[in-house]
Amino acid sequence: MTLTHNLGFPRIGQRRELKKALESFWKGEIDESTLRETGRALRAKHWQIQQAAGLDLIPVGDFSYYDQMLDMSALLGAIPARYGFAYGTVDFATYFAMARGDAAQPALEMTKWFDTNYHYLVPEFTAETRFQLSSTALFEAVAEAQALGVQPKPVLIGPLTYLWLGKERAAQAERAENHPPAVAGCGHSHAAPRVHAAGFDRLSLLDRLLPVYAEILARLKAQGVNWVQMDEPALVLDLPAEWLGALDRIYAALATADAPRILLTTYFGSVAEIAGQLKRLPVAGLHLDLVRASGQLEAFLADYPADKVLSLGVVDGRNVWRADLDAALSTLEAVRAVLGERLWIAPSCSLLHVPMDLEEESGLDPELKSWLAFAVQKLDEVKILGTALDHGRESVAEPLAAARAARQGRRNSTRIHNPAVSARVAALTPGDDQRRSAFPQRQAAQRERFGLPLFPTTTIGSFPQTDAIRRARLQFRKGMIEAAAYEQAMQGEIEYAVRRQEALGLDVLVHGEAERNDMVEYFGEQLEGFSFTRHAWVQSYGSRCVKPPIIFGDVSRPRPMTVSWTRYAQSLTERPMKGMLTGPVTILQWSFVRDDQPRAETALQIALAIRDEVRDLERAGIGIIQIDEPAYREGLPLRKKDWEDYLAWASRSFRIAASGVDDATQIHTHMCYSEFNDILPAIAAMDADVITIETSRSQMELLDAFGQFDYPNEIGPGVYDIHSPRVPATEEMIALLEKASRVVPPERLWVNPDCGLKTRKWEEVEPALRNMVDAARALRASTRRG
Ligand SMILES: Nc1nc2c(c(=O)[nH]1)N[C@@H](CNc1ccc(C(=O)N[C@@H](CCC(=O)N[C@@H](CCC(=O)N[C@@H](CCC(=O)O)C(=O)O)C(=O)O)C(=O)O)cc1)CN2
Ligand code: MET
Ligand SMILES: [Zn+2]
Repeated sequence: MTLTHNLGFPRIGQRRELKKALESFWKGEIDESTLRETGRALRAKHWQIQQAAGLDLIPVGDFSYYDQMLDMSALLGAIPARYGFAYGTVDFATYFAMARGDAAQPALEMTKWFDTNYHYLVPEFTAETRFQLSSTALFEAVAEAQALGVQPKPVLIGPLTYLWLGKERAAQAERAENHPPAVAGCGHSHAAPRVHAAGFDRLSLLDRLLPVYAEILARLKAQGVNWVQMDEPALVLDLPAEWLGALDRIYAALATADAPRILLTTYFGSVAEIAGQLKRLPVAGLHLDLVRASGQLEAFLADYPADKVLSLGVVDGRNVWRADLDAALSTLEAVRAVLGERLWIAPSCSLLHVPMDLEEESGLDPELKSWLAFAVQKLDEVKILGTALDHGRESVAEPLAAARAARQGRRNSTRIHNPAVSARVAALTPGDDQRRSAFPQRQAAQRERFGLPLFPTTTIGSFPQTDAIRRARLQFRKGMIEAAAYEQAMQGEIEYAVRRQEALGLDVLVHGEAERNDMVEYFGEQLEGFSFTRHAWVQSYGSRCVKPPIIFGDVSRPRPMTVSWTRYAQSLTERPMKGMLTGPVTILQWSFVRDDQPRAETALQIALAIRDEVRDLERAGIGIIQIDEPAYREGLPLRKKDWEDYLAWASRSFRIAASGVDDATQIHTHMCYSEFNDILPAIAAMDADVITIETSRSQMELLDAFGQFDYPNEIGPGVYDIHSPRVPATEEMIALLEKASRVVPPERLWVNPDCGLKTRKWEEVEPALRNMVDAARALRASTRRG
């Protein structure tokens, strides 16, 4: 029998039950045991779904109250000293303080999980970090599953990936946060080959880390666990040689008689280059992502060791299209002939990144629906493939035929092709992605037009999405209020935001995005070629979810999308009103994208739609237009060799969206979650007049790179961390701006928060922005132009 299994299941709940329970718990509306009960019920339900699908091994430990990396930090006891945890087990107070910050401490840093829109909490290490088993959640989940008759396969993030995704921090810096300096001497490890700014290399922590992993494995074995899934997605990255070298040491230490059998799981890319090394590891099996990297199979099939299983991920865990089962079977049958029952079948990666169940989408167009598979449907696909291998294709002739018909229907559907769109893309000329003049001329024209002060202040776009706003939208969607009433309510919100900004003394205003459910979904709903769902939520971080639109066909813009709201907002004020759009790369990256044409082609189509919107805004008298590209960095391929190609089409798409305007129209862009020190030339190549970036959490670290590279255009380094409820003091922001002024000439600096304010409350936003405006004024007073 061919073993079928799953790598991870969505945990937020079909109706976002976990989100709702978490947010109620944080507000003090429910107690800890009620939250835990919600978690337990969701785990049980999700295991039963997977068991009912007929899978042999079911992941356990993929559930999390916030994030799986944070869970690993709790399990391993990697709790930074500033959270005041000593020993024992990590309680909810400590766990959520690390996740979200509390009165005493800021949260751990949060960043993107590989090239996904999921965010993880970055493990933080000092030279003194010690590990110790500090959570029993995983063992309890295993017992829970066993009690329900489920064959659990616990999921752990492997030591290499866990350390790689973490960050060194100087012990002094950590202490300075809130604790008096410790008297202890400097315990830096100089054994590490690479010494970091923090004075040590986190790889040097491996010797302290491995015994805790071994202890976890031994405990699982004692519980009767046969297989453990060790996720090592970091192996698909460009890893330094000493990190790759550590792999042998890690698995020699862990794959012992005291541990369950280890399935070493890779996903999101190819590990063909290290196939030899992986095959020699003492683990009991390997998992490969054949959706992202089908070519890597060959490197493994040659001399695949007799003592290992090979799990092949042939069902796409990152996208929502129904699988090509015929093609998958052809691959699998060939491997089966070589490996026999050592071949396992699974989705390519955890299903965390797709919505839960397509059956819930009753409103979706039936034709489009027939092309799709969400997590529950993907499990069925895995099982059908397993059955076909064991009992022949005839045994599943019906589902195979249905899948074939759906794919053929999709390929031939007239709805996906729009000749006008392809013609327009084909007709693009080299000049279409260039502004009329170079930046210095534009800058002069814009200064003349807007006459802004030095250190102009602005915000990134959204203001708080209050309950009243969400309620009005829900009522409108349910037909409880008319379009006119909804419009009036949103205009009221826009007016409120404008008046508040005027009172605060901001220089460039925004309308506040009250009318948008999400910065990508909102545009998807208005563009042709996109479809959107009702319940297809995907976790973005913690309790926050998104409903990515589905791009199924050629993209075009039937009518203006933002012009009337923006014109209304501008009519309320004499100050410049910034038009607010989402850029082509971000719309692409945060949607489920068609897989029947290159991403670059789809990006160009979106770029043309946004270009039309930009021009319409300009025609409506909007002089400053921001085109957000927060996913620009996230879209960067995982391997360096693929960067150039991506950056060329991504920056061209942005320029096509932005370049249809006059010199005196000022184009802004915004990026957050951005470690882009290494792609600054490509950022400069976007040629935005102004870029706002996230810098406050890293204390302007990123800005140094902009200074060194001599970034030519204007920059707004974020001076206020909007992910925290904390209100930053004026002096703090002055200090950040002074630091910024030392690397970027003051006449090129803007003053703004790190990102939009939609997740905050007005009570937090108002004082923070007041302090920000005061900081800008103080800087103006102490700086002379030129
Ligand atoms: N797509 C995307 N990715 C992104 C970001 C982003 O803004 N968008 N920002 C960065 C951080 N990620 C974030 C992701 C989500 C949210 C966020 O606030 N999401 C909201 C949902 C937003 C939304 O779609 N809201 C809808 C639906 C609101 C809703 O929940 N309605 C209920 C009805 C009300 C009820 O019954 O309680 C329902 O439909 O069930 C609306 O406003 O209309 C949430 O989880 O709470 C914030 C940041 C990176 N990635
Ligand atoms: N304009 C958007 C906002 O302010 C940009 C967010 S970037 C994740 O919310
Ligand atoms: Zn942002």
